[in-house]
Amino acid sequence: MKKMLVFLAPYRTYVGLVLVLTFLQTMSTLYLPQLMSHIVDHGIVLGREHYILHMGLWMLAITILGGMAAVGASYFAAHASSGFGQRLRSRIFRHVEAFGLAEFNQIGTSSLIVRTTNDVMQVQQLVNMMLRMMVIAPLTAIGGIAMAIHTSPHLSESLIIIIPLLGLAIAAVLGRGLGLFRVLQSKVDRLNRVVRENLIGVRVVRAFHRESLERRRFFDANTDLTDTSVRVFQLMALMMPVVTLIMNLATVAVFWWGSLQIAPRGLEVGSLMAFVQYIMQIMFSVMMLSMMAFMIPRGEASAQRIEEVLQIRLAITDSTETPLTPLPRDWAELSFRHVSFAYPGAEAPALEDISFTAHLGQTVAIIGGTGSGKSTLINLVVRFYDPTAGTITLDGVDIRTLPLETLRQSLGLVPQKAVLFSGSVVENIRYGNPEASEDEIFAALKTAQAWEFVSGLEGSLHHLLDQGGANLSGGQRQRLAIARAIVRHPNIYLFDDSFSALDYKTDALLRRSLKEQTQDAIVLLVAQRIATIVDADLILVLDDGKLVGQGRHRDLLQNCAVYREIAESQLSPEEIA
Ligand SMILES: Nc1ncnc2c1ncn2[C@@H]1O[C@H](COP(=O)(O)OP(=O)(O)OP(=O)(O)O)[C@@H](O)[C@H]1O
Repeated sequence: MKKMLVFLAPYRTYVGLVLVLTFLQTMSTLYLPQLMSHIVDHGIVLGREHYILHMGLWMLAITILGGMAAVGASYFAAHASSGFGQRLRSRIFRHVEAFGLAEFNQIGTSSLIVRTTNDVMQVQQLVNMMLRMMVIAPLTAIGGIAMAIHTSPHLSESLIIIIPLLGLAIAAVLGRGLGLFRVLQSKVDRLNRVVRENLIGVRVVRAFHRESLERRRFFDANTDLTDTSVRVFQLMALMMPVVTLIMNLATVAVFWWGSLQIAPRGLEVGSLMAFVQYIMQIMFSVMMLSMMAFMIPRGEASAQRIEEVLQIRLAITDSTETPLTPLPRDWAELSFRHVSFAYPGAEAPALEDISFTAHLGQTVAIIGGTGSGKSTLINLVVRFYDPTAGTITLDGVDIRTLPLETLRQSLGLVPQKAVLFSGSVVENIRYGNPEASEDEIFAALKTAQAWEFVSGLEGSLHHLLDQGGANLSGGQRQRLAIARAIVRHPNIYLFDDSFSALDYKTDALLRRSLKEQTQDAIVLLVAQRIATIVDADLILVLDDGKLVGQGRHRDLLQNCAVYREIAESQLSPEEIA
């Protein structure tokens, strides 16, 4: 939590104002009982009307000033804590933006959302409360004790019993609650995860008619969260009556004991009334301190969860060795040299000792059974992960030494599952290249075999897509994702099984027009269909993470058993022969 206070630094003027105004507010609160006791003892008892009026006006002025200070302090505290929250959220967002896939897997998307929103809110509330109470509570407690002793040293002895009693009662309640806060936040995570999965997987839920299962999952997570919240609030609710009871008992006891002192010790009525008010103020401040003790662990639990995110060291770090310049168009080759990779925590490597070289203008196809490591190979080129052994080079330069921006600007990735954003078709294509002209977009759509359907959409290029492109077919989404990569004019095209949603005819047309566009680039193409890759310049055959064959279609049919098996399952004997 302490580390996070740096986010409050830009608001130090506001924080200073809060402290000063809160100090003034507390002083006015401490001063009022004194004035009241003067009114009673020197005004009411002696019947001095003028004095009562004079002191009454003085009390009114102090009250108004104290009130204004309180309003001002709340205003500046709200400003400072909201700004703190905004900066903290931005910091998390920027940090998470740099995450590789390994880091996302570590925390989980749902939990990241809760930590960026709900947890930040908890810490923000704590900061707001601390700014106000941090001054009021100790100052009122210490000032109240001093004023109580000043008013009646003898009666003040009662504080020796009252304060520890109150402290013990509060500690007993709090002791039970502290562990619950972290649990509470993890329950919020769980609910968020269930809702998210249900919404994202809505088609599967409906198609498999699993609404009742999802309802039950939601119900369980919701009830679980409610139960924990109820336990937390029960504890908080218990604290108020306990404290109020002790405060009332203490007031009655002080009045009783004080009234016995009036005659023998000459205690004045006004002083007794002032003393009781100080006792109340002291007890209120103890209550505030205990509220802080209650809120701090809750905020601390959230702060720790945020810290966990901020502490994550990125497995992929950006290189500062090379200047940030685009890759030259005439670069020549992409090489894998003895590359191996294992996912964090996985026992077996997903890729083992992969070596190959792709030259400019070549299409390199990657084929293999499910789980053989095809997508992993693509992920390594993008640097979503770094190899655990070996190197990937561009013209002999290790890609880890290139700035990420240089590397990624030179790539055009079409992922296995097309991801589109809400917005128009043209906005989605420009995501690949914000500078692209309408002509370039048009050309990219034509190459991606997407123009035909886009021109038929209402508003054509400016047709609005639903979130995730939900109002398009899988093949249409895939073609827009391909156009988005093409408009980037990348040095390396990465098609991760991107043609699987296309029919054979579109697949063939797309590859033909793409071939013309990619003479000055390298195309890495993951495919399931032999027909998609027969013309590739180099085919890599993966089996269980190992490169079991590389060459052209004809050679592999002769030399690679795994490739031949795949080919035989898809092609007729005549096609193979
Ligand atoms: N994030 C991950 N964490 C741990 N293991 C993973 C992760 N992603 C993939 N794997 C494992 O790595 C291996 C290779 O996966 P990869 O996705 O590269 O296969 P693939 O050949 O692309 O499969 P498919 O054709 O089904 O898409 C698999 O055994 C898979 O279980």
